[in-house]
Amino acid sequence: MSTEKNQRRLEWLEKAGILTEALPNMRRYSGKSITVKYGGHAMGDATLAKKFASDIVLLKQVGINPVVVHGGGPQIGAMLKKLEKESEFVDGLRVTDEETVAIAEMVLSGSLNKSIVAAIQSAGGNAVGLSGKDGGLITARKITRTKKDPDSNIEKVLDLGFVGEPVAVNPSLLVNLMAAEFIPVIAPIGWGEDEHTYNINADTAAGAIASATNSRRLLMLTDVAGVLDKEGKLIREMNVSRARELMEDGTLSGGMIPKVETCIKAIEEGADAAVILDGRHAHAVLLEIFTEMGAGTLIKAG
Ligand SMILES: Nc1ncnc2c1ncn2[C@@H]1O[C@H](COP(=O)(O)OP(=O)(O)O)[C@@H](O)[C@H]1O
Ligand SMILES: CC(=O)N[C@@H](CCC(=O)OP(=O)(O)O)C(=O)O
Repeated sequence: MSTEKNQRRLEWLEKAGILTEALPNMRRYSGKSITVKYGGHAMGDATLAKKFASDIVLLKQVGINPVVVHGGGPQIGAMLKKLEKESEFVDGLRVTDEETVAIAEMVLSGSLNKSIVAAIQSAGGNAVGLSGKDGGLITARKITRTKKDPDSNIEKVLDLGFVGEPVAVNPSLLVNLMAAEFIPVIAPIGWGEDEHTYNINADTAAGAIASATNSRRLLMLTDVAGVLDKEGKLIREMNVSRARELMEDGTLSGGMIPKVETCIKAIEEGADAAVILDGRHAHAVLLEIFTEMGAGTLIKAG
């Protein structure tokens, strides 16, 4: 056989190998929902955004029901900067006053949500953009945080303003949309019983949506390799107790805290696994669902 033919044969075999690996996972997740959290940092690159949209469409085409929950922290930050407004973070959560919540809602459920919807439409899918306010999807309530004052050692309650957490998710709208072959794209904005709009961390919103839709998997796309240990080395896999240790010993900080907290909760509520995924890799979602070549940190029960 010529070298060229031999080379082609090897390529076919490799492709067939990938397909054989993918088929059992297609069967395993067929008819099930998978929640994908698309982080604001991961959205930055236009080529990757197109690949993300085509991955989501492909999941739908093979009979899986993807639900996209998106962030937009950097995009809210850019808008606040334009308006010369500062914002402060506590444990990865943006302290949100009345004006900031209006800006967050405008950015998240406005142009950002529609740009993801449009990308999915262009990739051949049928997407519907929603915020937690639509169809009573996410009812939120105000949260507070406590911090120990280093001088007095006394716990102080910090008011984060209109930062909310989901208290109830009504999945009926999502169930109907998925049954009608739509792909829901959700902005992390909630409505409170106190009739206030709440800014919800997108990781937390994704976790609540994942459990309300009985998602088999929760994928969190971000712009780092995954969870890094104290030496900065990627942790490829860990169980819930190790994840808790890393949170307690300070290895995790900032935006990684709500991410890992959400993964732990999703697993405790029945998901097979949750993954913090490197969204800088092309087709990160497909590779994670269908092959053994996932890029990131897999968190499992235990
Ligand atoms: N141990 C850790 N491993 C990886 N990232 C970490 C860790 N601790 C803190 N981080 C921070 O968490 C960030 C990811 O969270 P975030 O900025 O909220 O991303 P996203 O916009 O994708 O939700 C990383 O960019 C990194 O700065
Ligand atoms: C309360 C809170 O922090 N809300 C977030 C909502 C967006 C978000 O979480 O976006 P990423 O996933 O891109 O970080 C914020 O205002 O930035």
